[in-house]
Amino acid sequence: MTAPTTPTTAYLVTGVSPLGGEPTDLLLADGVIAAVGADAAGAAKDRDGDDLVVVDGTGLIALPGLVDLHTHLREPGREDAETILTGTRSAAAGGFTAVHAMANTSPVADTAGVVEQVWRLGRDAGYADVIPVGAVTVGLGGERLAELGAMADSAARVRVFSDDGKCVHDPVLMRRALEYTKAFDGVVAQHAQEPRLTEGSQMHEGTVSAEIGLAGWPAVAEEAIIARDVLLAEHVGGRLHVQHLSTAGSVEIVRWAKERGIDVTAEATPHHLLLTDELARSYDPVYKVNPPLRTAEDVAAVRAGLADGTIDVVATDHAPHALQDKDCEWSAAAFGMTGLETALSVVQQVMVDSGLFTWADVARVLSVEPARIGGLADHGRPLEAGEPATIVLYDPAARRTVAPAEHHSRSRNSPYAGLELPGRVRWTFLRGRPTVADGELAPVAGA
Ligand SMILES: NC(=O)N[C@@H](CC(=O)O)C(=O)O
Ligand SMILES: [Zn+2]
Ligand SMILES: [Zn+2]
Repeated sequence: MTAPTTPTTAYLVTGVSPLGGEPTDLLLADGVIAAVGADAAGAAKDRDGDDLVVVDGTGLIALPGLVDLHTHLREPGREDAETILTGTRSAAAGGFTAVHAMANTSPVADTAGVVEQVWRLGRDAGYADVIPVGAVTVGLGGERLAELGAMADSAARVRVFSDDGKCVHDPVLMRRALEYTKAFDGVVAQHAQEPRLTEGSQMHEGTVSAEIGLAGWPAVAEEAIIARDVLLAEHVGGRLHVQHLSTAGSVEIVRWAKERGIDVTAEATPHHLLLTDELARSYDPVYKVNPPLRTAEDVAAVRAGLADGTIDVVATDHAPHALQDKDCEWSAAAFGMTGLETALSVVQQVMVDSGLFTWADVARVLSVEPARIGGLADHGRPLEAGEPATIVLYDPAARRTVAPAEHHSRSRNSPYAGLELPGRVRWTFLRGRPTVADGELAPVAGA
C-alpha cells in the first residue's frame, strides 16, 4: 500500500502580463513558478491529486513580490500602534512579501536577542518575511556601537543597520559602522538629519513655515549629513544607504557621489514623491513627518532622480502611530505616516501613469533593488520557471478612494485619506501561498 499523498494547491494564472508585457499563463506550484507560457495549462493538468485554482489574470500585471527597505512595525513596545502581525497583514495587502523592520522599537533592536525575536514573530505570523534592521548604536543613543557582528551572525542574519528616527551624528561612529559592516557585506542606512539644525523643527523651512508660524527643518540639515556620509563611505570603502531622501539638493549630492564611484544607494518615500509642504497649512498632523514634506520643486527633483536611477528604491517609511499621538495639535503630534497599503498605487500614479516609468522599472525600485540592498536571495527574482512563487498580481485599471478605516494596519494615519488612487492588489503570493486572494487578505497558517 502506498501512503496517501497530501494534496497541495496549485494556481494557474491565465492571461496575466508579467511586468506589464505580453499576456501569458503562470503555474504556481510547490512554492515556485512551475511553468510559464503555453506549457503552464498542460503542466497544471498533469498535476493529478492537487487542488487546482484557476485565477483569471486578464488585465492584471504580475510583479515580483514587493520588498520594503523601511518599515516600522512597532513591536516590541508599541503594540497599540502596530504589531508584527498587523504590520505584515498591512504589507501583504499592499503587495509586499518582505519588509525590513526598523530598530526604533522598545527595547531597541540592538542585540542578537531582540532581532531574533522580531524575526521569529514575523515567521510565525506568516504574512511577509520580516527582516530585522539592527541599530547602529546601543539604544539609538549615538554614543557606542551596538554589536553589529552578533546581529549579523544571529538567526536573523541582519545586513542593514540603522538608527532610523535618529541620525548617526558622530562622524567617528559613522565611520566605524561603515568599516565594520564591510566584514559581512552589510550596509549602513542613515536617517540624515543634522540634530542641531533641526532642534524643535516641525515642518520644512521655507515660505509656508514662515507664513503659518511653525519652526522650520532646513533642507541643508539633510544635505549636510548626506554629503559628509558619502565622503566617509568613499574614504573607508563602506556601503552607505541614504534613507527617505527628500530634497533637490540631496538628489544632486547622491548623483555626484555615484558619478564618482562611491558605493551609495538611496531611497525615496511615496509621500515625498507626491505631497508638498503646502498641506501643512491645514495644521492636520497627519502631514507631519520626518523628513518633512518639501516643496513642489523638491518633489519634481525626487521624481527625476528616481526616473534617472539616482534614487534606487522606493521605501514606504510606514510609520504607524496610535490615535492619541496624532489626534492633537501639530507641535505635540508624532512624526510619521502609514504607507504600506498605498505605496504601489502612489508609484503607479506618479511614475507610471505620467510616463516616467515602465512596470519593469516599478519592479526594480519596489522589489529587485531593495532585495539586493538588503541581501535577500529569494525576493526580487525574475518571473521565470523555477523561481520562487513570491509575486503580486495587480490591477492597474482599478480606482479606489483611500479609506484608512479599511486598512489592515492597526493605525489610521494615512495622508491619502479621501484621495482617489489608481490600482488594486488582487493577489499576493509568498512562496506559492496566497497572503491576499482575490483582493482579500487570506488566512495564513504561520510556518
Ligand atoms: N518618519 C517618521 O516621521 N517617523 C519615523 C521615524 C523615521 O523614519 O525617521 C517613526 O518611527 O515614527
Ligand atoms: Zn527616518
Ligand atoms: Zn523610518
